[in-house]
Amino acid sequence: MLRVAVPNKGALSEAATSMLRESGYLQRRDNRELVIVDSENEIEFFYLRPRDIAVYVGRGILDVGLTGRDLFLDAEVNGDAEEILPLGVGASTFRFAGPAGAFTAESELNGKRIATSYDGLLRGYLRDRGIDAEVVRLDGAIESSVRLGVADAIADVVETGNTLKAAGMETFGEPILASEAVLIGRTGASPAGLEVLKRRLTGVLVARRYVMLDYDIRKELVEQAFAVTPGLESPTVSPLADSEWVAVRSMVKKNKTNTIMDELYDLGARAILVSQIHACRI
Ligand SMILES: Nc1ncnc2c1ncn2[C@@H]1O[C@H](COP(=O)(O)OP(=O)(O)OP(=O)(O)O)[C@@H](O)[C@H]1O
Ligand SMILES: O=P(O)(O)OC[C@H]1O[C@H](OP(=O)(O)OP(=O)(O)O)[C@H](O)[C@@H]1O
Ligand SMILES: [Mg+2]
Repeated sequence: MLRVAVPNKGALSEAATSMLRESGYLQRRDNRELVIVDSENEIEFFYLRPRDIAVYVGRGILDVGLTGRDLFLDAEVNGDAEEILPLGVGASTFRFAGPAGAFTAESELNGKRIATSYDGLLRGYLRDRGIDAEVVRLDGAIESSVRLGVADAIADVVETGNTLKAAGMETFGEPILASEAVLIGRTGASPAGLEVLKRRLTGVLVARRYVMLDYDIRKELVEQAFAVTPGLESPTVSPLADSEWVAVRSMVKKNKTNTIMDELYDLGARAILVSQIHACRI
C-alpha cells in the first residue's frame, strides 16, 4: 500500500483533502481521524502536522506527502526527499517585512534580528546571500515580534498582505520564495501506486484549469480557428450535415475562455459552447 502524508490542520489541510477526494480517494470525514485506509485503491493516508510531513517522507517512513514548498525546504531534509508535483493550491510568498519605512533592501539586515517560524529556510537564504543577521525562532504571530521588541524585522508567509498591513508593516526586497502546496517523495524512489496518484492529481489540476470548447465553423476557416484553439494535443474535427461547415472540439484555459470565444465569433464561428471538464486523464 502507498503511504501518504496529508496536512491535518492549517492553511493547506482543506485544499489537500479536497484534491485527494476529487482524485477518487477515500478521505476522512472527522477532523480527529488520524489514519484512513482506502483498500480499494491500495493507499493509506496519515493526517499529520504540515511541518512534520517532510520529516516522515525524508526518513522513508511514509512514501509521499502533500505539504507546502516553504515547509519542505524549512525541514532541511537535504536530498532525502524531492518535490514531485506542484499542486496549484495554497499559494503564498515568503518575504521580509519591517515597520513601514524602516527598510528598503535586504542588505540593511546585516547585524539585525529577524523573527520567523521558518528558521531553516531563513538561515539557508541568509547564508547564500552572505547576510549576517541573528535569527529569532518564534512559533507564530510573527507580525507582533517587532512591536514587542524581540526583533527588528521578520520573514514570514504573505498571502493577501492583510496581516502585515494591520500590524503597520510592509515588505521589502525581493520575495525569498514563491510557495504552494506540493507533492513530495523520497528522492529517486518509485513506490507502487505513485504513478497512479500522480496521474490522478494531474487530472484534477487539468480539470480545474481547462474547459471544453465546442463550435461550428466554415471549413476554409479551420486553420485560422486552430491557431486560436490549438488544444492540448490537437483539436477534434467532425463533419456536419452542411458539408461546408465542421464542428470543432478543443480544450482551452478556463481563464482565457471569454477572450477566445470573442476571437472565434469575430472569425465566423457560431454555436460556441463551453462545458466543464469533470475529470480527466491526460
Ligand atoms: N494565508 C496563509 N497563512 C499561512 N500559511 C499559508 C497561507 N496560505 C498558504 N499557506 C501555506 O500553509 C503552510 C503553513 O501551514 P500551517 O499549518 O503553519 O498553516 P497555518 O494556517 O499557519 O496554521 P497554524 O498556524 O494554525 O498551525 C505553508 O506552506 C504556507 O505557505
Ligand atoms: O497575508 P495574509 O493573507 O494576511 O496571510 C499571512 C498570515 O497568515 C499566517 O498566519 P496565521 O493565521 O497562520 O497565524 P500564525 O502566524 O500564528 O501561524 C501567516 O503566518 C501570516 O501571518
Ligand atoms: Mg500559521
